[in-house]
Amino acid sequence: MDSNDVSGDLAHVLYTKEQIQDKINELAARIDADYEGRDILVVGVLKGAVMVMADLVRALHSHVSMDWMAVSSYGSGTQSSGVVRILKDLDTDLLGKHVLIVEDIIDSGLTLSWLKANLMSRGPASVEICTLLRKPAAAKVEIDVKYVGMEIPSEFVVGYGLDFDEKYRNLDFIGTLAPHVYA
Ligand SMILES: O=P(O)(O)OC[C@H]1O[C@H](OP(=O)(O)OP(=O)(O)O)[C@H](O)[C@@H]1O
Ligand code: HPA
Ligand SMILES: [Mg+2]
Repeated sequence: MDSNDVSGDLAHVLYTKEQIQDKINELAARIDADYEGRDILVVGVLKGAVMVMADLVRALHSHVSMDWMAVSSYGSGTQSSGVVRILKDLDTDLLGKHVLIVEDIIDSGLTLSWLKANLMSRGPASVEICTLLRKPAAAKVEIDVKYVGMEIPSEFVVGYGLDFDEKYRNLDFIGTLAPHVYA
């Protein structure tokens, strides 16, 4: 059994490794075109965005610096608590920088709406958001998101950085979790 064989825990595969890579290449091409000639400070939101971040920055041709922030609003459940905590702040001063926040998923939107406002208050030249997945029907707040990979239904998904109780982040595909796993 290889490390990606957790088929008994999954209901179905939403996006394969190849579909994810195609989408990331598309997002990178749009970002390169939009930021032509400008340096980008790419901010990955730990831990979920690690895979998107690693693949996205390698697909970009723009000059990038990378920094990381860790925030948490989920704990070990499948519902956002709505309370965002900073677990690790940025090392970089944002003054005058073009900041691109990279996320794996926007679900209720509570994490990103809080994070965008927080980073905007630090004097950057611009703040945009790139997320691989978004659940439009789950939104509890409006956020302006410039780069969205795929819109998905309001089901709990895992893989490619996304966890349930810290598991399944290492899957190279994205799938839905079988209800028996979290019931
Ligand atoms: O739109 P929302 O409802 O706020 O949910 C999205 C956020 O929740 C997840 O992170 P989590 O807080 O679980 O931490 P993790 O990235 O370490 O898994 C995900 O990576 C996003 O950051
Ligand atoms: O569907 C999800 N899966 C994993 N983590 C999440 N964080 C918000 N939504 C999700
Ligand atoms: Mg999580």
